[in-house]
Parts: sequence; C-alpha cells; structure tokens
Amino acid sequence: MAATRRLANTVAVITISHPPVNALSSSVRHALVKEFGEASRDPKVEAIVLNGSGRKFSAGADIREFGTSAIKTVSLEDINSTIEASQKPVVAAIEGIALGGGLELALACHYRVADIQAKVGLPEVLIGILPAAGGTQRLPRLIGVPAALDVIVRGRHIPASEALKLGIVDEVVQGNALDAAIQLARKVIGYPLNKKRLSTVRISSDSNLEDFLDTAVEKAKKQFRGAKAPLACIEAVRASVHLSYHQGLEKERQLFFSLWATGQPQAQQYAFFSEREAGKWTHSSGARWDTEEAKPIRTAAVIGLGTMGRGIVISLSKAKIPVIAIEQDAQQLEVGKKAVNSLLEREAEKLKQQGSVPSSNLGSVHFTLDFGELQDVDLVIEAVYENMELKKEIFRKLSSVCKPDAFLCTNTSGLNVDEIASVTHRPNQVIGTHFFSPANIMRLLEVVRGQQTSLTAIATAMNLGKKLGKVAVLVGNCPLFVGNRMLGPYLEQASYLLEEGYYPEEVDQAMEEFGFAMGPFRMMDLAGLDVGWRSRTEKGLTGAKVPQGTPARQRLGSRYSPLADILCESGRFGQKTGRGWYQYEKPGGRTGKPDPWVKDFLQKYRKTHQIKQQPSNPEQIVERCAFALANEGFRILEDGIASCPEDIDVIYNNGYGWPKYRGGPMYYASSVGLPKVLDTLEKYYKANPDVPSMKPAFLLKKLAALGGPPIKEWRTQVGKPVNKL
Ligand SMILES: CCCCCCC[C@H](O)CC(=O)SCCNC(=O)CCNC(=O)[C@H](O)C(C)(C)COP(=O)([O-])OP(=O)([O-])OC[C@H]1O[C@@H](n2cnc3c(N)ncnc32)[C@H](O)[C@@H]1OP(=O)([O-])[O-]
Ligand SMILES: NC(=O)c1ccc[n+]([C@@H]2O[C@H](COP(=O)([O-])OP(=O)(O)OC[C@H]3O[C@@H](n4cnc5c(N)ncnc54)[C@H](O)[C@@H]3O)[C@@H](O)[C@H]2O)c1
Repeated sequence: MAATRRLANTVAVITISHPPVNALSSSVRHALVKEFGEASRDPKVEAIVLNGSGRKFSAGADIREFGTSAIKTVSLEDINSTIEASQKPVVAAIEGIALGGGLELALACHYRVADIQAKVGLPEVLIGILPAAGGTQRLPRLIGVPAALDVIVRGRHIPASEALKLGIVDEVVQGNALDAAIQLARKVIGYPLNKKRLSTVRISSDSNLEDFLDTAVEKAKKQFRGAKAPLACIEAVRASVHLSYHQGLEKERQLFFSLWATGQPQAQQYAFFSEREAGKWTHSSGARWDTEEAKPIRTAAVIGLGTMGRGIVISLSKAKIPVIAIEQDAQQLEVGKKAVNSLLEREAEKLKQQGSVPSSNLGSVHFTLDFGELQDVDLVIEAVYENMELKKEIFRKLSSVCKPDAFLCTNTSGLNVDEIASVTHRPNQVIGTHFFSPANIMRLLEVVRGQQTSLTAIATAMNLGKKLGKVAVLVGNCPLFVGNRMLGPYLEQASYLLEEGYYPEEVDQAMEEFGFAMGPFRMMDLAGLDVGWRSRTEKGLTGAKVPQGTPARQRLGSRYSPLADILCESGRFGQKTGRGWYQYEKPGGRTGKPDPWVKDFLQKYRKTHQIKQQPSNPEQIVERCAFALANEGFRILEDGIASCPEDIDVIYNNGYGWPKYRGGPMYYASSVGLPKVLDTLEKYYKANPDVPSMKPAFLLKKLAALGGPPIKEWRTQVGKPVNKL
C-alpha cells in the first residue's frame, strides 16, 4: 500500500506507506493525489495531517526511479503545490526522517511538527542532484538565503532541535509527533493560511546577498572541486531571490536536467547503492549477511592509543560501547588519555548543542596498563605499531587473558591476518578491522577475513562497523588488503612521472583537478614518508640489504624508483619533519609549498640517470595514475580479495578521497570504456615491459573482449571469493 487515510474526528490522517523508508515512488505519488483529493473534498474533514508509516516520514524521491519513465508520472512538485494551496490546514507529522523530497513535501504543508529524534534535510547534493520539487525555492523563503544555502549545499541531516532553531519546523515534541500534529491541526482550523504558503513569500535582495552568493560559488568550487551539484544548488537558490516562485521552479527543473546530462548523478547514485550493497556480504561457503547472526558487543577494548587507537576509542564511545583503553607504559597512557579525553569533550559539546545528554550518549572509557582487566570484554581492537612480532606478542597475551568467545581484531594496515591469528588458541575469532585515519571521522572500515575466521566473527565485525556509523566492506587477506594494495601501482606511477620530468605540484594538481581530495605527493607527506621507507627497508628494497651492484632504478628485474628513499635518507619524512615532497612552515605544519630543493634534486637526478623528459600532458598524468589503480582492482577481483567492483569503489570513495562523482576507480574505468583502458595499458606496458603492475589484468582483457559490459554484470565474470596467501 502506498498511502492510507483514516479520520481522527475532523482531522484526516494520510499515511505514506512504502517500507523501508517511504520513498516517494510513482505509486506513492499516485496514492497521495488520490487520498489528498478525497480528504480535501470530504466535508467532514476540516484539517489534514500527513505522516509516514514505521515512524519515518519519508527519505524523499525513490532514487531508483531516476533515469526511468516512472519519474515523469505525477510530479512531486504538483502534489506539493496542491497541498500548499489547500483551503484546509495541512500539518506534517515528522517522525524519524524527512529527507529530500520528503522534506519538500513537508515544506509544502502549512505546519511541521517533529519528534526530538527526527532528522530533516535536503541531501540531494550528495547524490549529484539538487532538490527539484520546490525545495530550493521554498526553504530560502522559510529560513532565509544563507541558512537555506548551508542546508542545501552541504546536504546535512539536521537534528530536530536544530531544525526548530532554524525555523524549518514549528514544533518539536519529546513524545508522539503524530498526536501532537493532530492536536495542532485541530487548533489551527479556521486560521488564515496565506502566510503559511511559502511560495507566496518574497525574498528581498540586496548587494550583501549578491556578494554572499558569489562568495558561496567561489567557496564551493574550491571545496567540492569538480562536483557540479553544489554549484547548481547555489544557482537555484539565487533564482529564489531574483525570480518569481514559478520561474524559480522552472530554473530548478532545468538545472536538474543539465546535471543529469553530466553523468555525475549516475555515478553518485551508483556510489549510494554500492555502499548499501557492501553491507550485504557473501562468503565462498554460501553464507551471507542475512544467514549469519552477529554477536552483541556490549564492551570493548582498544590496545594502543596512538593516532589510530584514539579515533577507534572515540568511535566505540560514540556508539555507546564502554571501552577499556590500554597502553604500553604510564607515560604513553597519560599522553593517550589526554588526547582521548580532549576528543571526548568535543563530542560531548556537540551532543549538548544538539540537546542530548552526553553521559547517556557516550560509552565510558577506562584507561589502564593491566591486560588482566580484559577478561570480560566482548571484543578487542589492537592498534599498536605495524610490526608483526609486536602484534603476535599482543595476540598471545589476548588469547590467554580474554574470555574464549571474545573477538580479537587487528587494525593492521596490511600484515597477514592469518599469521597474527596463528599465535592464538582461537584463530576463528580473529579478524582484521582496518580503520582509516582519523578513525573517528573516516567512514571506511575494511573487514579482513582470515582463512579460519568464523562466519560469526565476520557478521559481528560487519555489524559493529554499521553500529559505528561506518561503511564496512568485507575483503580477503592478502598483503595490504584492497585499498592499500591498489595504492602501490598508483604511487609507483606518480614517482615515475617525477623521474620523467614532472614536479610533485604538477602531478598533485592534475589529480586534484580530476577530483581527488589530495594528490599523491600531498597524501604521502601527510601520512609520513618514513612509513613506506621502513617497510621497503624491511623487504630489502632499499638500505643495507640491497645486493651490491644492483642498478639504482631496478629491483628484482623490474623498474624501481628510489626517489622517496632518497628523500627519507635526507630526513625528509613529510609534514612531521617540515620537509618532504613539499616544504612546510614548521615541523607538523600543514601548508605545503613547492620546494626549490626538490626541484633541484629532481633535475640532478634526471641528469645523472639520463632520463628522457616527457612533454607536459596533465591528461597523461591522470590516465597513468587512475588506470594503474583500476588495473590492480581487476587483479584483486581475479584473486577474489574483493567480491565485486562495487566494493572496491566503496573503499576508494570512502577511504582514499576518490571523487564520488566519478563513482570509484572501477566505475571510472567502466565509464571511460574498458577497451580504451586496455588499449592505454597495453601501449604503456609494451613500451615499459619492466613495469609489471601496468600489464593489463586478465579480467580486464576478458571484460574488454566482451565489449565492456555494464559494471553490475562484472560480478558474473569474477571467481568465487577466496583467501589468497
Ligand atoms: C525534475 C525531476 C523531478 C525530480 C524530483 C526530485 C525530488 C527530490 O528533490 C529528489 C530526492 O528526494 S532524492 C532523495 C533524497 N534522499 C536521500 O538522499 C536520502 C537517501 N537515504 C538515506 O540517506 C538513508 O537511506 C536513510 C537515512 C534514509 C536511512 O538509512 P538507514 O536506516 O541506514 O538505511 P539504508 O540501508 O540506508 O536504507 C534502507 C533501504 O532503503 C533504500 N533507500 C534509502 N533511501 C532511498 C531512496 N530515497 N530511494 C530509494 N531507496 C532508498 C536503501 O537503498 C536500502 O535499500 P535495501 O534494498 O534495503 O538495501
Ligand atoms: N596511521 C594511520 O594512518 C593508519 C591507518 C590505518 C591503519 N594503521 C595501522 O594502525 C596501527 C597503529 O598505527 P598508528 O598510526 O596508530 O601508530 P602510532 O605509532 O600512532 O600508535 C601506536 C601506539 O601503540 C602503542 N603500543 C606499542 N606497543 C604497545 C603495547 N605492547 N601495548 C600497548 N600499546 C602499545 C604505542 O605506545 C603507541 O601509542 C598500525 O598497525 C598501523 O599500520 C595506521
């Protein structure tokens, strides 16, 4: 059923009923027209209340309908106009969510009542479009241009208490919003409605407002580089200032269709559904997310309170899970405790501003040096240094101290989860939980299954990810897992580009213009060049273990770039030392400037090694870096380390700053066309047979030979997920 109507005395209650989120599909819109028309004509009805079933008002338009003919039947804005013009007062009872078209529907009502838990917003920008059922025209008329612009351009989900302050809703109730809405509807019967019809409000413009909008455009260009939707949102809001409501609506429509033509909405909507699909994991045994039960996690522990441990503690605490936090000595414990407490204070402040009580919304954190205190916890996350021997020592301890059914997780960036599990008495309870830095902010969680990891452990870790508000993606165990493994060939290409004549700022600029949050060299400076250097030294790729006589630019018969090693040997570790690929104002500084030292060093290096310079071509930079990423992605699929291309894209969109409006590296390869990707890689590999990472993957060749089928069909060409190692 799409919408139903019942009578509460003289108030008709129309309920949208389209589980799970009451998306306003074509059938819902038809039903709304019918029910609203009947209520309007019914002489017994004096007021109308609109709500949603399942304690959710509505998540907006049915995203699956975009690009189909269904979106064209019964426009939502026509329904909104009819509601707004109603002679009987209409009240929206907002429970749970009123997002996108859901809020636009509520804005057409004359009054809005929300429950305290509700969230409202216009998040269309996050899926590449703009509110296109009058939202960009009604909201500025209700709360003013600056506040509306912030809501629309950022696409935030706004808590009810803030929505009340902004004036988006008229009333917030602790209890039942429907009862409160019915009461309000009765109260306002016979009141004049003119001022409640937002389309009739006029916005007065002045030069300050124009300056404000111009500044917003410049800010959005910088902040959302390359994304078209935020700019379209600003243009639509600008129209609300200059044009009549109906002309503004027409502008909104035009902007919607011109955005659609860019291809960005399709990529972002693919990313939206891919995130949801990632939760629906499958296992080679045939087990799935809906066949396995997760164990509840009532208490947890985190070992190591460094960069990662701190963020993980905060994430757990925000999910109301009490945490025991452990360090190696009193001094480190004190440092960690200070850092965690300061982050917790910030969280508490945010909660207070939202009208929530911090003590009942944050799990407690207990600091200790005593592993003995871990005997009752349900789950432990280890986040000590990336060192196999140290991790094994910790897991031996955990195995003997923790209760037998406790889950033991490692936050390693890429070490062998099976080897870590092998020192415990319960390898089935051991699993990788690879968070991203800062762990309390970044949404990605790679959940790494080992050979012996139980299905319950997988279900529990995936469920924990959801509880922490993360996008959890299940991956197999191989060196560096998925995201970091793909970075290898990408960074390798970036380095080769420097050897061939480019400078760090040129490569970064090209990748940032492509849409990456940060180019490869800025990213390396931020993460610390020493991390990779230590790992290459351990592997014998640099340092004393390299056999005498090895050519500087070759290892194990393949091309090698020693540039990053040379920087590290000069003490240039990136931001932390104030020098890396860039120079910074001070050690720990954030603003990098091109460094003449690097320029000079690169020029000398090229001369020494007689490297032929390439003519400058930013397109080539993007192609080489992005195709190197995608090619490794195809190998990961072949190996069964990721079970589908969508999972890889979710990882890149949420953990590596890939521009969501390009869908992810696999979606990008698909949109460029697999035959073109293959051709480019083939040409490069033919000219550079000593760069094996650019040898086209077998799966890429297979899919290209099939003519490059749509990405949703690739799954059928991929083998069953298996653990490699
Ligand atoms: C000129 C042309 C006219 C254009 C008119 C434009 C009108 C309007 O301006 C455009 C919009 O409203 S655009 C829309 C603006 N609104 C948004 O962008 C809101 C997008 N949604 C969300 O942010 C989150 O889903 C919620 C916060 C709603 C729930 O979060 P949660 O509790 O973690 O749950 P969950 O796991 O996330 O979802 C559960 C299931 O619901 C599914 N589904 C959800 N929303 C859907 C939708 N709108 N549609 C379809 N499906 C939707 C989701 O896929 C999943 O399905 P599955 O098959 O079970 O996997
Ligand atoms: N930093 C990142 O961006 C990042 C991202 C993802 C994963 N990781 C992984 O997370 C792990 C931690 O990395 P980090 O960056 O937080 O390191 P870090 O150096 O910032 O912190 C490690 C912490 O572990 C503590 N520690 C060491 N031995 C201990 C012991 N025996 N008992 C208790 N605590 C001990 C140290 O005192 C230190 O505070 C590593 O495996 C790393 O590869 C790091």
